[in-house]
Amino acid sequence: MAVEPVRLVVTGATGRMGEELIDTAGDRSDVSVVAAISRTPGNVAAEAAVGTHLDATLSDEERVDVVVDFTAPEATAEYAEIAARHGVAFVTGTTGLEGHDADPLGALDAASESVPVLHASNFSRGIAALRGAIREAAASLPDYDVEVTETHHNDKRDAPSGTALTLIEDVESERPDLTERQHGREGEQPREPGEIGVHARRAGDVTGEHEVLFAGNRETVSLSHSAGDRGVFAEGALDAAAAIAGREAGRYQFTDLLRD
Ligand SMILES: NC(=O)C1=CN([C@@H]2O[C@H](COP(=O)(O)OP(=O)(O)OC[C@H]3O[C@@H](n4cnc5c(N)ncnc54)[C@H](O)[C@@H]3O)[C@@H](O)[C@H]2O)C=CC1
Ligand SMILES: O=C(O)C1=N[C@H](C(=O)O)C[C@H](O)C1
Repeated sequence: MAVEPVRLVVTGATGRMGEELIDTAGDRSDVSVVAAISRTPGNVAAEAAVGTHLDATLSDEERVDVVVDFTAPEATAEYAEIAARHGVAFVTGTTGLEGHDADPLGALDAASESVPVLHASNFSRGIAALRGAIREAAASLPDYDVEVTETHHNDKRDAPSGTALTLIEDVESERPDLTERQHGREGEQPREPGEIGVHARRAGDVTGEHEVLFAGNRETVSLSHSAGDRGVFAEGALDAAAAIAGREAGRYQFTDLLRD
């Protein structure tokens, strides 16, 4: 018996990730993009309704299972509230949410009281695997210096990347002695104990690279990931959307859904 595809609305449809999601979903049978939302002009390569307002689209569509959102923090806050009001699950990969005036993290928590909500700073399976390795290295290498470096394309808004922040939290969870995030260095500034160095590079069209360096005891360990293209993130986000549809309200982790 054929299984009905999970019905998606993609926001930020003319953005880099929005385009990639629509393109990638077109090759899959487990998900179907029934509508696309774009506030900026551009061609949406979807055989789907194209709208400018999520609220109106969710009212018009017969059934939507999941909103998939890769936009900007203020849009994510707004879209999470709208999705929850319509009883639709919300999957978002938007980064730069921490400390933003629109309180997108509060909006995600509020939405999760009535619908399933998943936010991941990185939807690649490689980063999900790397996180386990980083926590293990951080626990096994006490007193080693830790430096995190990320590189992204020159259009990226937020720094450091959401992934870098997630990896730093993973290190910090095993190394409570590391209490200071040192963003770059300049002039006379020797390394202090308790620091994690954080370095953000922006250049050309680099999709996304992350490295966590552990150094001490006359050795270095470098754990790194490089995304070959945005399809890597799109596949993961669509896997998450397919897995979260129909679940109970609450906050979900990408790493948990991968194991289910
Ligand atoms: N979690 C993950 O795996 C990944 C996360 N990202 C994140 O996804 C987000 C989007 O990235 P890109 O697609 O490269 O950006 P982009 O700039 O190419 O596209 C952003 C889209 O959001 C829309 N948008 C921006 N502000 C808006 C607003 N206030 N209201 C409605 N729509 C709005 C724009 O019109 C555009 O279509 C960023 O936060 C980025 O860091 C990107 C790649 C992977
Ligand atoms: O903006 C991007 O491009 C990316 N953003 C995410 C982040 O901030 O970590 C994930 C990925 O590295 C690409």
